[in-house]
Amino acid sequence: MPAPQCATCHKARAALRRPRSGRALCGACFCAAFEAEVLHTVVAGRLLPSGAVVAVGASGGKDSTVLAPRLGISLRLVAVDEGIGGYRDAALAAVRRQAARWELPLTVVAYADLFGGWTMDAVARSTAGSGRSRACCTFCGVLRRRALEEGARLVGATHIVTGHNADDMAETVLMNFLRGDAARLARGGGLGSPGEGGALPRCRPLQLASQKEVVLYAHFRRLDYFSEECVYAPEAFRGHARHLLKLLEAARPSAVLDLVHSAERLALAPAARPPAPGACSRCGALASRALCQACALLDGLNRGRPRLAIGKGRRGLDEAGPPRDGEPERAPAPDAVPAF
Ligand SMILES: Nc1ncnc2c1ncn2[C@@H]1O[C@H](COP(=O)(O)OP(=O)(O)OP(=O)(O)O)[C@@H](O)[C@H]1O
Repeated sequence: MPAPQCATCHKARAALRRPRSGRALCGACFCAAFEAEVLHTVVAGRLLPSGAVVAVGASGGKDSTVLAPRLGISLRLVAVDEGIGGYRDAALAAVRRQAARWELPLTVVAYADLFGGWTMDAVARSTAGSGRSRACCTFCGVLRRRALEEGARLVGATHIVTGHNADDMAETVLMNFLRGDAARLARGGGLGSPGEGGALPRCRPLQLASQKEVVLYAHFRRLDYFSEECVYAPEAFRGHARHLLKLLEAARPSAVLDLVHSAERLALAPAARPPAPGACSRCGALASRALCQACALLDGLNRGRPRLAIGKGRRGLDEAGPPRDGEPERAPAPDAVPAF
């Protein structure tokens, strides 16, 4: 059977059916609609004021690749080199190609330089003894967030933008539900964070775009991106949430966006609200304990006791807990599981 006509231009043959709306569109009309929707998210959500200097977290992956050239404002690419052998070097090569193609300035910041020589491979070796290789993602999420902030400041950015898409966000919501983390669920639904405690404001313009559509868009625009999974990802709890989400989505196609929106609508009972954050005694970042998440993790590593900060025998950080880049900063409360 021939493909139907595009429901927008009524000229070309449809090349895809949009997963959410079911509309059959040609590649050009789909790309135009996708771009308009992302722009609408930015404008309607007032995510980026005019005059903003924006640091885009550039991982080389599909989301940040789709995002970067679409924003049309003063952009700087900031890539974080976590020091993951066999993974990040190839991703950074993709980021360098993108920067050259779009003629955007690129700054690479490395964990090793920022965190006293610690790379993720070294962290993995240090935490392996604990028998919890899943802890890698805890460290990486917290440190990457800090590194992106440092990189953004280095390039004079006023705002940070990351490429988290709707699937990323729904996975996080699901993980928070699975952990019963009401506090993080209640604070995590917005499209960004305003930059509490002196941190730069962050936002996620692709938060309402499904992963499928991001991939389709990258395909039709022939974008060059890096698509391999991090070598430490197979151990991560996020993988279970992703699997569960796929099952849910098969039964209910709106499951991803429903979860994203559910996080926006949750209200937190006063008794469940986290304590007001203070400042980290070491670096001044937002913290509910004496040390912020990043300083606490580095402290544990430097003392040869990485599990101190991820909490054996008490509820500290767990691998699914810390915010990924672009997610709102949550001050780590004592004995609380940071999430979202
Ligand atoms: N190494 C990095 N350097 C800079 N930004 C990063 C890095 N890793 C992740 N980010 C930011 O966080 C977002 C979500 O991270 P995630 O781990 O899902 O990335 P990814 O799967 O490697 O790539 P993408 O999300 O771009 O497809 C990215 O879109 C990017 O904006």
